[in-house]
Amino acid sequence: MVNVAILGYGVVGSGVAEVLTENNGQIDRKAEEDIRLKYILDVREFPQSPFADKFVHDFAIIENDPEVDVVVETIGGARVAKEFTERALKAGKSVVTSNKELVAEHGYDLLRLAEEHGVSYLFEASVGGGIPIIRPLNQCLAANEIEEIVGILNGTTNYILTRMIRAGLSFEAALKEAQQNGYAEQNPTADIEGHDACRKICILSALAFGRHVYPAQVSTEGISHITLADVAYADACGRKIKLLGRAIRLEGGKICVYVAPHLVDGEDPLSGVEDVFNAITVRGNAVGDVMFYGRGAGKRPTASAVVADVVDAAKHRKTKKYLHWDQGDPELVVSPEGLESAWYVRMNASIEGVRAALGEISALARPGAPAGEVAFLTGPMTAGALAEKLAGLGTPASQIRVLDKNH
Ligand SMILES: NC(=O)C1=CN([C@@H]2O[C@H](COP(=O)(O)OP(=O)(O)OC[C@H]3O[C@@H](n4cnc5c(N)ncnc54)[C@H](OP(=O)(O)O)[C@@H]3O)[C@@H](O)[C@H]2O)C=CC1
Ligand SMILES: N[C@@H](CC=O)C(=O)O
Repeated sequence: MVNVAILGYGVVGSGVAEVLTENNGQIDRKAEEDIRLKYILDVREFPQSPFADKFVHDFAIIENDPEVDVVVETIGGARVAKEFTERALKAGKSVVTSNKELVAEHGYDLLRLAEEHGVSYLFEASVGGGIPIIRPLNQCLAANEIEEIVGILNGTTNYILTRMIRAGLSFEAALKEAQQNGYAEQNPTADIEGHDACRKICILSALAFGRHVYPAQVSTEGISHITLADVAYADACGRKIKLLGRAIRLEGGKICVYVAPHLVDGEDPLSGVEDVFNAITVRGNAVGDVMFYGRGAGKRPTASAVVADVVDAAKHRKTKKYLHWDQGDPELVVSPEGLESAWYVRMNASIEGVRAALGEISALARPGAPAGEVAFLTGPMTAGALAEKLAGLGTPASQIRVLDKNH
């Protein structure tokens, strides 16, 4: 018998309780053990919950119960979640989490702590919600040198962009829907400003390149400045705007890691990823491109990944299952400043002035554009070169990188 305790009965934690209970027979068969939910820790009471008899409010009960083998941490954040995770690992319990903030900030230390105490620290749900990506990257692609990872890593922002494009909703209205669906973080700024995607690309980079990558090392830009005008111009050139996390192995061993909105070509499979779905392309030097796709947020998809880790932790109680990467290196990660690409620009200027400054460009049109507004696609150049060329014309209202996977 394997006893499980869930910390935090919110969107994900309640989904974990549901899936563990509903799919109990299948889960036990896969784990080759009986897996039972013993406790749920939350600050609130849930008298109407079918699991009302399992609630406790003191973590020490779980920590001191030798029958608890696996702790599921779905509280979120990097404070109390960190304390409970450390205490659980030190008490010899495996910990499974969906908390990407904690893994991105403290994954190296927590993985070491888990190893020291002979238990597992697993976090399949921390990237891509229900999409299997951590295990495939760590195991199935283990034979490859990873050359690039690029993906839509945040369900909330992809949902917002899709609703703006498909239904013409304002940014605010689309965000409200995402929150009602349980996709957004407690503070949705983390989604909108790209911090959530940043945490996820940090975790994928650490697994792919073998060293902890801290969010502070990663240039991060969100989507709060994207307008319906940009969406319309992107559409006019057969592209979609997507918030992407990207990690590229450079010659000499450094990695370029960043998060930013991109214009993605209509032919690229990433452009067709809509709603709460996420997709991640990984390029290995042996396998080529591999793509992972599925629901990137939400109660049951995320619970699916958490429960898979519970099964894995249960199966590895004796043999142990360790994920591993080395400590971070301040010199490892470089910004995308040196990365050349085409750019989409919207600004107030004359198209003649733009042509004189930039040479060949593709001018874009949209219905209802105000007088004086121009939008265009440039040839390949760095962000610095673009800023230099546009310096005499004014500041762009919007400037978005065009995705070119061959950079
Ligand atoms: N929602 C999603 O789709 C996904 C979320 N995640 C991650 O999973 C984690 C959980 O997210 P989510 O379920 O959405 O968050 P929620 O806010 O819905 O759930 C967190 C729960 O933990 C409770 N809690 C807060 N502090 C404590 C405490 N000290 N002790 C016990 N319980 C506490 C909260 O109570 P209260 O509400 O009263 O504060 C709430 O019930 C986060 O790290 C998130 O980033 C990952 C993938 C997808
Ligand atoms: N807020 C996150 C939840 C899943 O990680 C998202 O929208 O992707």
